[in-house]
Amino acid sequence: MERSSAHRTPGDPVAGMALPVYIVCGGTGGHLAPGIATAQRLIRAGISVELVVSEKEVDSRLLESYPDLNYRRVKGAPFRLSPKGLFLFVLHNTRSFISGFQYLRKNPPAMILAFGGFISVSYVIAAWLLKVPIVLHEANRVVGRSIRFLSGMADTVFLPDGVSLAGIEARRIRRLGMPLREEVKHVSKETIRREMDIPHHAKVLVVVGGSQGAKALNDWVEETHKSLASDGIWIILVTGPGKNQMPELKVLQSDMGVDVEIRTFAFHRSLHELFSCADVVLSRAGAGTVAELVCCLAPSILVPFPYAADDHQLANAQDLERRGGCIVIDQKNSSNLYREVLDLIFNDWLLGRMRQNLRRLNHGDAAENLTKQLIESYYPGHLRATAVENSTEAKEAVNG
Ligand SMILES: CC(=O)N[C@H]1[C@@H](OP(=O)(O)OP(=O)(O)OC[C@H]2O[C@@H](n3ccc(=O)[nH]c3=O)[C@H](O)[C@@H]2O)O[C@H](CO)[C@@H](O)[C@@H]1O
Repeated sequence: MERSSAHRTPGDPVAGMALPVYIVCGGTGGHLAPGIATAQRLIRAGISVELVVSEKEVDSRLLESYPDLNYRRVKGAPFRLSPKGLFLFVLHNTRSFISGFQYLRKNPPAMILAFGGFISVSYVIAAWLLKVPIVLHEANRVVGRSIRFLSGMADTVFLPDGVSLAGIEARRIRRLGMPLREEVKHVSKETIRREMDIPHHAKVLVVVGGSQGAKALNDWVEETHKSLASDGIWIILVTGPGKNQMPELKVLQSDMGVDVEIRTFAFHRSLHELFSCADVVLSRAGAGTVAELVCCLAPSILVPFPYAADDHQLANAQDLERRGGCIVIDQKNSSNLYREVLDLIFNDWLLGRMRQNLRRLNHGDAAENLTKQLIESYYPGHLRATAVENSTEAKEAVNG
């Protein structure tokens, strides 16, 4: 990994202590989840980590499952062109820049790793001024504004295969997929359905709108669930915090007189279990969700968020569709959604082909790979040996 000569050797122990890594990753589940994933692996390798997250509810919800992780919250605001939006952007980001600068100067890390989003900006600029090495990670098929803006300050920018970033020397770009949290794994459908008390022969549709929910998908379920239930389709809906309109459990009868359940969650701690139990997932196309669908071998219908910056969700979804892992529907055509769901969920041959394609897309553990590269670059000498050794031992312990 590139490192500017002005930087000190970052992982060198100070008074016998290894410097920590700061991971700036809050604001959405799509930024926070890969931050947690990388933190899990670094901690396992004996390196201390502090996450920098936002004050948003979605960050709190996701972090509830990781009580042992250290994190500090910062206030931030996304860039908006309205006078109020611009005012809040400048106010909050200036404040978090000042507090970030003071904090980084007092507690220097070995390096700072940022996953993009508005809270990255203040901390990365502060790190750059203090000559702290900077590593950026972009998971979407179109590079986000923050990463584009900050990339000139970074030693290394990790991008998905085939995604380009203008104005950056090729030697500073590395290729990597989305780091997934340790527990995010494909679980056998039989096992998970037994645990969730869902009959093994039932057709199950899981609907999820990303970490903050999607009103359009929630409304679609509200309008369509009775027809889907008549067709014998179970629904598990994850609405997003504060967006639940449906009761937690609704039991209806199919046309064949069989009980069919519609289960609703505001937020779910183990989406990988829902993805593993689904016949079809209907979802937005955030980079994290797409990577988790691939990992869980879950065929999906993706309805990209139409207002995502530079239509990056459409690019994420189309990339998976080209590889035969999903079907993409434009939200403008959502009147076709019911028919598309029926056509896919009862087509066992196509579902099988999609699962085969998804299996082929599952290669390597991006979180392990990222951690290995960070350790090699920023924790030299004996510390690197210890870290890699710890990582191997811990992995062996996990794998039994
Ligand atoms: C509206 C918007 O701009 N969304 C962006 C945001 O998506 P968003 O925050 O929705 O993120 P993703 O779809 O990438 O990932 C969601 C993450 O949250 C987790 N999760 C979600 C719901 C839940 O109930 N429980 C839970 O744990 C998922 O397991 C996953 O790890 O960041 C992504 C990654 O940069 C972008 O691609 C998306 O375009």
